[in-house]
Formats: sequence, structure tokens, C-alpha cells
Amino acid sequence: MGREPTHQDGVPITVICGPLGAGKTTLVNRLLDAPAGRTLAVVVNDMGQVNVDAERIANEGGDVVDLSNGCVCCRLQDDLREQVQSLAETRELDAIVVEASGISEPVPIAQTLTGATTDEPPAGVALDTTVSVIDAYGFWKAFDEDEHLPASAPDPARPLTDVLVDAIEFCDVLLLNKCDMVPDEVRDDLESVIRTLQPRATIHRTTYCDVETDAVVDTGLFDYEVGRRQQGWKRALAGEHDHESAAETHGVESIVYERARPFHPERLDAWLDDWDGAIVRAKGFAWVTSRPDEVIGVSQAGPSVQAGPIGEWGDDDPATRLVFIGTDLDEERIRSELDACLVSGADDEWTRDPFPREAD
Ligand SMILES: Nc1nc2c(ncn2[C@@H]2O[C@H](COP(=O)(O)OP(=O)(O)OP(=O)(O)O)[C@@H](O)[C@H]2O)c(=O)[nH]1
Repeated sequence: MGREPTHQDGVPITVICGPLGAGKTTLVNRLLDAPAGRTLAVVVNDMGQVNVDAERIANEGGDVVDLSNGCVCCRLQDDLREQVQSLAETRELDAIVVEASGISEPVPIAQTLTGATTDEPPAGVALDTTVSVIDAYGFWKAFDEDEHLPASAPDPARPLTDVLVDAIEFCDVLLLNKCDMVPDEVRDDLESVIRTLQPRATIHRTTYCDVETDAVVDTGLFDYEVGRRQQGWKRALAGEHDHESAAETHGVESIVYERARPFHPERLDAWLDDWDGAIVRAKGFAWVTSRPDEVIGVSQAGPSVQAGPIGEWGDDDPATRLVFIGTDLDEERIRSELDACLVSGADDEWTRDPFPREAD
């Protein structure tokens, strides 16, 4: 049993936006772990061809609707509308959480969920809270290569900067996340820079998105009229968002690397330590000979690389599946470098017999 719904108009929807790797999935998993007595459903979409986030959240026991193969702000607007509507119709929910991909722009999502562009809002739901997760470390570094603070507004010519600025400008609640990665005095300065771009939102400084569920779910903070006056809405209403692929707009692409042969641990480590700077984000699962029975989760965003066991293969055939997201990726080089990290017949470390066959 969930708590008494406070929302008059329908199941409240929280939309989570923010740049690649800022911590959106971390927040979703935290909400699912501690729903504060609420029954939540999650709608997630991912930029890669494989929805790693949906798998991760489902592994955490979440109830997940997967909108793969696109970006909710562009191609998937009808899917999004239908999914939230059908969740509200078929389930007893206290709230729906939509995790946008790291390149989704918040304004078109809000337009879809309020029916602003189509005069056809989804039935039985109400956009309730827009949350932006901002990577404090990434924000600090993005605008000042000398590691000084951003003195002025960000340069819109930089790739992905638009996504960051849109996320800051258009939200009710802003999580300044990864605060563990920046010094105290920088946090203060970052917050004041954010305040100039975003005078209205509630700002929380977080580490691993450690925020109370009540601060982001069923808050009643979204206000259509206030939202409409925001910078992002103005641009959108002026027709500047033409609904072409956000991936194309931002020059972002993704590569999925799948192999049924394990990695040599040291070669993989060395590669992870020194990889192609065009990769903005990597995530997925790896099969590594040093821990052959364990699923090794890999997640990198900027300087934060995490790789470690997240479960056992059990009855599943072990295999590596990694998604790389970046700008102007050299796909051939990344694939051949990774292939060179796989074990070969000459490696002493891998004596399992018969030798696993390659998937491709
Ligand atoms: N140091 C540090 N790492 C964090 C924090 N929050 C999240 N991370 C790590 O940052 C990486 C990206 O986090 P995710 O939650 O997957 O980010 P995301 O926004 O869902 O990423 P995309 O779906 O690719 O856009 C993961 O390795 C997280 O464990 C934090 O506060 N501090």
C-alpha cells in the first residue's frame, strides 16, 4: 500500500534529466531502494543500442519500462506519452519516475508530458517535478581548463554544453552531485554560478545523489506557467528545437562492444587507464579471466572510472557488453584496441577448455 496520493490531477511524474554520467541512474536506484512508502514505476531510455540502465535498474528490483533506441526528447515522445498513460491506467502507482538519456533536453519532455505541443496531455498523470542532476566535477572542469572557476556563462559552442545549460535552466530541483570530487570552496562557487542560471530551483548538494525521496517525488513543484517563462521554454516556443535527433545535434554517438571471449585483466586495466579521450561515457558489463564467475560492472564518467563485481553469471553465458558514448569516436580503433585486450590462446591465465567461441 502506498501513501495517500496528494496529487489531484493524476499520478505525479518526476522527470530526471542531466548530462551523461551525472548520476541519473544512481538517483533512480536510490529512489527504488528507499521509496518512502511509495509504489514507484520507472521509465528509462538510453542512448546506446543496448539499454544498460534499464538492465541495471531491473537488477536492483525496479519496475522498469524500457524506451530504448532513441532519446525521449525527440523520437520517443509518442512512446513516452503512451507508456506513462498505460502505467497510470494499469497499475496502482504513487509516482512515475522518467529517467531521460544523458542527451535528452528537458523542455520537449515537459512539453510532451503537459501536452503543450500537441494539446493532448497524457491522461491520468501530471508532471510534478523536474529534477536535473549535475556533475559538480564535470561542471567545474567543463568551463575552465585551468581549473579555475567559470567566470562567465558557458560557451555554447562546446559539445554537450547546451545539454548541461538546458538541464540547469529548466528544473524545479537541482542536484549538484559528485560533491565528493570537488573542494568545499569550489562547491560554494559552483552553486553561485548555477544560481545565476537558475534562480528558482531548490538546490541540493549531493554525493551519490543522497537526497530524500520526498525532495524529488510528489513535490508539487512543477508549475507550467513558471516553466513556460524559463529560458528553455522561450527558445523552444520560438521553434529552435526542431526535434531532430539530439544525438546528431550534439555530435554524440555510441558504440556497443560485445564479445563472448573474456578479457585479460591487466590488458583491460591498462586500456581503461589510458583510453580514447573522445569517450565521454562508458558503461556495461565485462567478463574478465581473473574473476571468471563474476559479472564485472564497468562505469566511467569523466575521471570517475568504476569497475568491480556486481553479481555472478549464474546460468547466463558470460559475455562482455560495453557501451561507449562520445563525440567523433574512432570505432574501428576502439574495437581493435579492446580486441587486443581479450585473452588469446597464448595467455597462461586462461586455461579453460574448451576455449570459448567468439560470438561474432
Ligand atoms: N565519485 C562519485 N561518483 C558518482 C557519484 N554519483 C554517481 N557516481 C558515479 O558516476 C557514474 C555515472 O553515474 P550514473 O548514475 O550511471 O550516471 P547517469 O547520469 O545515469 O549516466 P548516463 O545514463 O550515461 O547519462 C557511476 O560510475 C556512478 O557510480 C558521486 O556523487 N560521486
